[in-house]
This record gives sequence, C-alpha cells and structure tokens, in this order.
Amino acid sequence: MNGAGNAFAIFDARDRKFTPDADRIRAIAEQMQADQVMSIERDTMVDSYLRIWNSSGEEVDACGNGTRAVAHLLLAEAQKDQVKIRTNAGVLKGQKADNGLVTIDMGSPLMGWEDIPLSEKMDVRGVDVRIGPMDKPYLAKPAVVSMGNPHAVFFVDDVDAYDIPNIGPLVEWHPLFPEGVNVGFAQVIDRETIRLRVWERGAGLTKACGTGACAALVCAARAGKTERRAKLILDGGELIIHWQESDDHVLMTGPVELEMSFEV
Ligand SMILES: N[C@H](CCC[C@H](N)C(=O)O)C(=O)O
Repeated sequence: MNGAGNAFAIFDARDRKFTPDADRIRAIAEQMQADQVMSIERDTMVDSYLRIWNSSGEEVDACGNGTRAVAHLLLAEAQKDQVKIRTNAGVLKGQKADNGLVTIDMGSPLMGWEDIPLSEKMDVRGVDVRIGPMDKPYLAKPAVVSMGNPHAVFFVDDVDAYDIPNIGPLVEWHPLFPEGVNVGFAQVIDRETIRLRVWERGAGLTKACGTGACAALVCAARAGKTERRAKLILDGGELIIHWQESDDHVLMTGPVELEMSFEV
C-alpha cells in the first residue's frame, strides 16, 4: 500500500506469527520497494496492534501514513466508522473522511527537549545544528518536535534548492539527536499551504512522510508562520494537517492506495 506515495509492505500477522529480524526487514523492503514494513497483530483491547520497521531494518514507534493505510484496511474489513490502532507511540484513532480519504488522530505533539530526544537541553523552537565548516553552516536552525518519533524541520525559501540526499544524513545522525531524527525541509507558500520534502530516519528521501507533515505544521503554526490547519504538498501527494486547539491533537487526512495483496 501507499499513503500519499509513502510506500509500505504490510503483513497480516493476526493469525500467523511474523517475527522478522533486521536482515529480513531489509530484504522485504528492498524486494517490495517499501519505505516501511509493518505487521498487523491481534490486540486484546483495540482493533489491532501495529508494528513498524524502517526499510533500514530498525523498529520504530510511529508512522503516520502507514497507520492511515492500516486504518483504511481495518475500516473496510470491519465496516466500522472508526478504528483504534495500538502503536508503540500510543493508541491512535482512524476514521473515514470525505472522497475516500482517511483521517488519523496522531495525538499531541511532544515539545520537551527530552521528549524529542535531544542530547542537551535547548529551546526546541530553534536548535543549533551546525553542518559544514563553522564559517559556512549549511542551514539555519531547525525547529524540533516529536510526533511519537523525532523530527527536525528547516524552514527554507525553496525546498528544491537543497541537496537533501547529502544534507539529510548529516542531520539524521547528528550527535544532537541520540535516537536519530527525521529531517523536514518546509517552504511556507501561504498561511494555509506548506510545500514539504522529508529525509526520513532509516528510510531516506520518501515521497511523503505523515508524521513529518504533522511536525512541519506544528512547528510552522507554533512560530506563527501558518494557521493551525494547512495543506501539506509532498512529492507524492497532499495531506491536510489540523492541530486542533480543543484537545491539542494533530489530525492527518489524506489518500491511501492498495497496490496489490496476496497470500504468502
Ligand atoms: N522514518 C520514521 C518512521 C516512518 C515515518 C513516516 N513514513 C510517516 O508516515 O510518518 C522514523 O524513523 O521515525
């Protein structure tokens, strides 16, 4: 499946064990050209438990587009209006939206330096990540936030002017981010539109990143650059992100596509 172009290999492990090691994840991701591999497992309290691995093999706690894709499957299967999916970042609610789109409630953003986490105490609205020689730092200070996974967002004038495959890895494993970080390059078009490209931790430059879109919107709205609801234009499609004032939750709405399914 894919969510706005973010590609997933999803295993239904509710009736069969799926316990891959990192090598197996890497092989599956390579063969299926997937950014993430996920498994749907039984859960005693909610509709399902979802495990998520990056294509580079390590298990992670959050994947916004992937959770939307699984919600789409479970909503269709159960003929329900809402499903609850347990992830290692918490229980998330998915529901149908208009025009065949799917909405996931990603919960509240986390903004403490120890939540991201950062390796030292800093103001998360502008952390100083020096890349390149001291006299010629590549980029301005990113804003950082966690959506259950760490994000650094650089606000730039033109996302296409940045050599993301070279700069992304320098930030992804910068010493300031002890657990690594997803790296967003966000261009504010107007107060309700952001163009975004994301170098994902453990997956590289993907066509879309759901938690990255949430992170970019939260950092933009927090800095007064946009409203709390905006359209995020990614390489693979568009996501509507709404950081609700009522409950501080971030809702993500967008397309999901089932590309193929088969018994293994
Ligand atoms: N690369 C991310 C996980 C996948 C996030 C992305 N695919 C999304 O839709 O949120 C991380 O290491 O935290």
